[in-house]
Amino acid sequence: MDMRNLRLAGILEKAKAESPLSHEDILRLLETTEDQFGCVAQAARELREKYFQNKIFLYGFLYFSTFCRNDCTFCLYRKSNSSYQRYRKDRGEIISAARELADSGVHLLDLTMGEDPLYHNTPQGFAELLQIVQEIKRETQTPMMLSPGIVSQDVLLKFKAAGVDWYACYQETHNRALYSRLRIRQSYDERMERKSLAKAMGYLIEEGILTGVGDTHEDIAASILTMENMEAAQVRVMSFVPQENTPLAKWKTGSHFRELLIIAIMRLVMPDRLIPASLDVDGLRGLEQRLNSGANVVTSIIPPTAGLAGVSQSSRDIADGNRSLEKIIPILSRMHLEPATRREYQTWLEAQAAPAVCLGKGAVQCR
Ligand SMILES: C[S@@+](CC[C@H](N)C(=O)[O-])C[C@H]1O[C@@H](n2cnc3c(N)ncnc32)[C@H](O)[C@@H]1O
Ligand SMILES: C[C@H](CCN)[C@@H](N)C(=O)O
Ligand code: SF4
Repeated sequence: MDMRNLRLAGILEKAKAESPLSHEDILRLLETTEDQFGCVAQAARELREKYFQNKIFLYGFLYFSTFCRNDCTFCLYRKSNSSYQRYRKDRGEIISAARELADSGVHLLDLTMGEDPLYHNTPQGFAELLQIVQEIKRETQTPMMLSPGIVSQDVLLKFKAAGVDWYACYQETHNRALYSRLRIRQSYDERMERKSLAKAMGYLIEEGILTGVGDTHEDIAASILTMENMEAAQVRVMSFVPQENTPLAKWKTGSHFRELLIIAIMRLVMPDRLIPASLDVDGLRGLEQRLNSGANVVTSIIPPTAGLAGVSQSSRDIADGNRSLEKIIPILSRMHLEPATRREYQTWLEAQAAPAVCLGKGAVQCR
């Protein structure tokens, strides 16, 4: 076995023994070629099994407003994209889609929006959304994630009190220069601070990065170690998918192998975290390879007839029902995987819940 493979084998043994991987170990793992990937993915699956057995969590995705005040260069829904036909679902549509997803058997409802000025710039905006969240919680008794972009401390406190479990707010990259080319005119520090504030309130945090968007191995290694240190309970990577009528429309992207490799490395570095296999990059046909890489959450499950969009694939596999449990579960079974029970997900959630730090000003609950 040549030196490169010897080094790789050593790192995988270290990961399987759950010894911390160094920055250099992660850089070496990022050099893994497709023909070497089998042993890396195998090690990742072994660690997933150690923490989650063969159980997979399933997340419903409800993108209820595609209006946004921001101009992220990678995003279809950026405010300057006047060619995209935006939508804003009303109370009834949001609640019925949430009910449909919950009835289909998902473990969590991920309520996502652009930074819609109607919500962000008017106090009644979030008050209305809070009532919707409270009704969904009452009706479905399903755990919830909120992906609203940057919201105030007051909004975070109110939604936590309403029973929202997660706050998702992806940094995309922890390289400040690259960040400023992606999330233009958005503060890097504010985005990081809002996540730690939410965590202090007792939210579970999801952190996410993009790959194939100008990131280097150094950038990815830095992000993985940052995600480990910030103790994000869920960590994701998505391949960048260029969008028409955006500044990065003509960006040259490669194969999505790098996403698979990063999923596996995240599992080796953070074996106990939730790691998504998003349907939103390669649709249903990309699910198996992401699960084979060590992911344990299927995300971006969207009901076919609710008129809801995806993010990086705004329409792929939605109307034909491919992003639904009846199509997902046979793939899991083929892989000797199975959906967790709702009780198993709830038990996992409760085992994570950190006590909220008293933030004064009527904090959520100070234990
Ligand atoms: C969840 S959605 C919208 C939520 C909220 N507006 C925000 O920006 O946090 C935003 C995320 O989707 C992902 N995303 C958006 N456009 C994408 C694209 N073209 N390719 C891959 N991922 C994309 C990015 O990681 C981004 O943080
Ligand atoms: C990026 C979205 C999630 C936002 N919290 C969704 N399309 C997904 O892939 O899970
Ligand atoms: S990623 Fe979010 S904040 Fe950025 S343009 Fe898209 S919807 Fe708006």
